[in-house]
Amino acid sequence: MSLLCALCYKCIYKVFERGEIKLKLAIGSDHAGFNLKEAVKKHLDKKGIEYKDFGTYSEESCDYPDIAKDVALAVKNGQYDFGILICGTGIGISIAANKVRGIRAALCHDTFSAKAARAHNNANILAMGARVIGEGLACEIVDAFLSSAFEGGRHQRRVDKIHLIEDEQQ
Ligand SMILES: O=C(CO)[C@H](O)[C@H](O)COP(=O)(O)O
Repeated sequence: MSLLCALCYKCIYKVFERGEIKLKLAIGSDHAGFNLKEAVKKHLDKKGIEYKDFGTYSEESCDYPDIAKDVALAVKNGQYDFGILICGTGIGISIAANKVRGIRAALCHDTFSAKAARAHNNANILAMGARVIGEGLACEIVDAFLSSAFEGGRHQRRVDKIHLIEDEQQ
């Protein structure tokens, strides 16, 4: 693969589709996101994408920060390439995940934002709201997120500045 192709998300996606890149995902939800998580898991199964489900495992009420923390730490520690987090709105679970240093969780309810979250923000977690979007769109958003690559350049400088804010809080 040429350097140019290495930076091009379309080429990355072709390689990924051919099975030459094996992604490992960490996925989690609260009770409100449980059913959408199950649908996203089925979608990932069809695509042969490996994941670990960090729960929750039923529609019984639970607290989204607990799941967000587990998934965010697993991604931050490098055990997984990306995370997918789902709650009712996607808001609480993304706020909680973003408290973990090094995590850039992006709440996306359209494919344009999902692509930009990777290309511009180098997001490492995709958050969605199960009470906001349906299964079909959610799966399209997952595909858009996973098939897009960080563009670096001016965006790297800005991402670095995000993490400087974290350092300044020490
Ligand atoms: O979207 C969420 C957080 O942002 C939660 O899923 C939502 O607040 C859960 O609400 P409830 O306990 O009433 O089911």
